[in-house]
Amino acid sequence: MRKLLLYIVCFFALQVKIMAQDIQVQPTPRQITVKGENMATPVTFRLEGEREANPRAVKLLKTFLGDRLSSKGLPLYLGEKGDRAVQSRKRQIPEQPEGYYLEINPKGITLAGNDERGTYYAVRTFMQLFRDNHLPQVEIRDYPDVRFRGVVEGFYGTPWSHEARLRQLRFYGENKLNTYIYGPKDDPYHSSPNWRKPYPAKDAARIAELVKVANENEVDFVWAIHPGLDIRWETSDRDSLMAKFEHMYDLGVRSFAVFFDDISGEGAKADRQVELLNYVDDHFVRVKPDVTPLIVCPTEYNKDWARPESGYLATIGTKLNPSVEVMWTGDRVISEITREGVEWIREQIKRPSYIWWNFPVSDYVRDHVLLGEVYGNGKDIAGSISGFVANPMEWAEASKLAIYCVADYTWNMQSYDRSRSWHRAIRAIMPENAEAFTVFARHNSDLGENVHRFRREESVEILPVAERFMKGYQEGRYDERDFLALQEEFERVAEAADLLLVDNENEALIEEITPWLHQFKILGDAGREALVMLKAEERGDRELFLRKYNHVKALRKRSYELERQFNQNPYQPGVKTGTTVLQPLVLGIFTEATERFNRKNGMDLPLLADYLPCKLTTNVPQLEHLPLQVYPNRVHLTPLLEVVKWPAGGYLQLELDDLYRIPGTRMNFDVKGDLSWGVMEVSVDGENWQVVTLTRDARGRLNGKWEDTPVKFVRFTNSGKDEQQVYLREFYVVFS
Ligand SMILES: CC1=[NH+][C@H]2[C@@H](O1)O[C@H](CO)[C@@H](O)[C@@H]2O
Ligand SMILES: [Ca+2]
Repeated sequence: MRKLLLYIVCFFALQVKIMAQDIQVQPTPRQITVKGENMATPVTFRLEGEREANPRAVKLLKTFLGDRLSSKGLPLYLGEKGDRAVQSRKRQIPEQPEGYYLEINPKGITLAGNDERGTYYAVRTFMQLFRDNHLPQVEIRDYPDVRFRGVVEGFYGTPWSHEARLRQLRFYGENKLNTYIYGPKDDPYHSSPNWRKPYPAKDAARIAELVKVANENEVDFVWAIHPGLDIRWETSDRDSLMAKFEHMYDLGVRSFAVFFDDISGEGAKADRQVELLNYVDDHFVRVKPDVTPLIVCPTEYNKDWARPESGYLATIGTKLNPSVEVMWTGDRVISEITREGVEWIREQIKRPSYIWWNFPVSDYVRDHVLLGEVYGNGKDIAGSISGFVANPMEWAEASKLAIYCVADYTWNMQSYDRSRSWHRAIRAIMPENAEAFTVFARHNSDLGENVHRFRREESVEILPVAERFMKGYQEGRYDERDFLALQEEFERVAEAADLLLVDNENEALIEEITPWLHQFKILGDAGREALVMLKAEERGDRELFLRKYNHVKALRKRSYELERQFNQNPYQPGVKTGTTVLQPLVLGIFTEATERFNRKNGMDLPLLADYLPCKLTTNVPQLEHLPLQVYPNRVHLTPLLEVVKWPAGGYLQLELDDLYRIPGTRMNFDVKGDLSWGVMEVSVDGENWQVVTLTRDARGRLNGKWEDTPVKFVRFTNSGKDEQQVYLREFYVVFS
């Protein structure tokens, strides 16, 4: 008998478990208990508690239920701990901030928050559980791991549009993100030169609207100021900053941040920064009744840059008011956040850090879109951080993929599943063309070579097939199944591009990624045609081979044209797709097939020009992995967004692939002062150097040229005796 009973209990528990699994709520709740079979959705609901409950939650629920609301019907109890309507469930409600208790059963529904935001989140979860014809009988106890969760619009590049921001705020409401930090580097009223000035009327009205929509979605709209480029440590600038905060307060802003990142000189002094921050904290943030804790992004915002001898972090830790939140990007500018890392910084700043996670931001790899999974951050860091905000791409809609996953991760780290979250994000953003968007996102996730050396997985599924196939092809025998699998993948690439280009379920997203979709189509076509080339070469079918050879070269030319036409920015212009696996695969197949064809037919068909006729060597740490942009007759160094610490004797050297004259070279270090420490030299052999005369133009740029004997090497050296802190705004060499 006991055995039978045991079976029954296990069977039922298994059923419950299975049913709980197929209940999908974003972000993943802490605890879902299924209490029975699904129940028919009542025709009407009687709302209890609307006078006392969080008005935003009431509004959201009433809008959602619409005409299902009536004085008769299944009772729905809504409210926070302490409100009469949810009194009977008081003990069930979690104590954590933003926690909630949700219960659905045939006797009634309870949506009870530990605080007002918790009630709002209970409504959001209820909305996800709701089906027209049935409701699950569940009990949910839920609360977030991380206190402040969301996005910091803190990238360089075109700031998000007003409409994009409104869509973002609604997206955060749906995904239980509670923080949006406004800090676009290229907004002149956030940073220099106009941080001291109030916004013009039109912009002010937009900020006010953003604050309103943020509130409706239970999102703290944090307005950040970035004064460090030209701040003077006098009361006049302190008063300017206070006045600007008052101006923003009048627009409805109740959360504030001060960013001291990416600056050098006067503005970077810790004790001055702390003095200002404590003043603002004492005379503004803490005197206002309804302003949340001040947030600061320090100048030493990652471990790589932290210099114990500077005492910067020690000053922050010991002198900055304890209530001020301190942001941190991790061990490096762009890095995965680890338990060890957050515990280290917690020691330094004597408080939990407020993570500024630099992903999916792409302002240092602007020719890529980063649509891959969110992974690599510890699941055991919640105890040492107070916040976790993601810095996104300038492509707002495309950034939602990663933001959705960050919402899931920061709400419930232990149950976070990077792949499940990513697939759900795609279905949430592109429900109709989820399959096509999955194909596209799989092959647009890595960054390629970049100055921060931050990489992401890409084309994970097809990679082993591609590697095995190329190895087999070069060794003279490959598995036909691999050939077919690659053919199938390139077909799906081409299909996905076309389906997404005409998709109209999310036009704002399609508009952002259209350049990449055009490149993706070319990639799919080139891949299929390269495989036809391969077979034609094997069969000795010259005519077909030459046709496909010409087609692939034409596709490559089209691709270069797109690179020149779209996304022309001064940093990484152009449009890259599939750079880590598919592009090299197409190039590899094309090259191998053409070389075989040339050998067998005694011909010399040129290969695809994809080489870099230039090599960079340097002893300046921050320039070590600087990618180069190479054009037919110019080499550009990728400009850097951060301050470059250029040590005395530090040099940067370009080695060309042949001897060239240098009709022009230009450098812009954004330095107002003396530049005599910089010397440019050229050489034929890398041993004997001749100095190039540099002239400084009206915009402070250094220009030079070398028309004498052609040279192979160009180098620029800090020949002074002091470290120089400069911006690498522009550095290119024209050769002919
Ligand atoms: C804290 C911080 N400030 C900079 C830095 O991180 O790098 C990001 C990525 O380049 C950039 O977007 C941001 O403005
Ligand atoms: Ca209340």
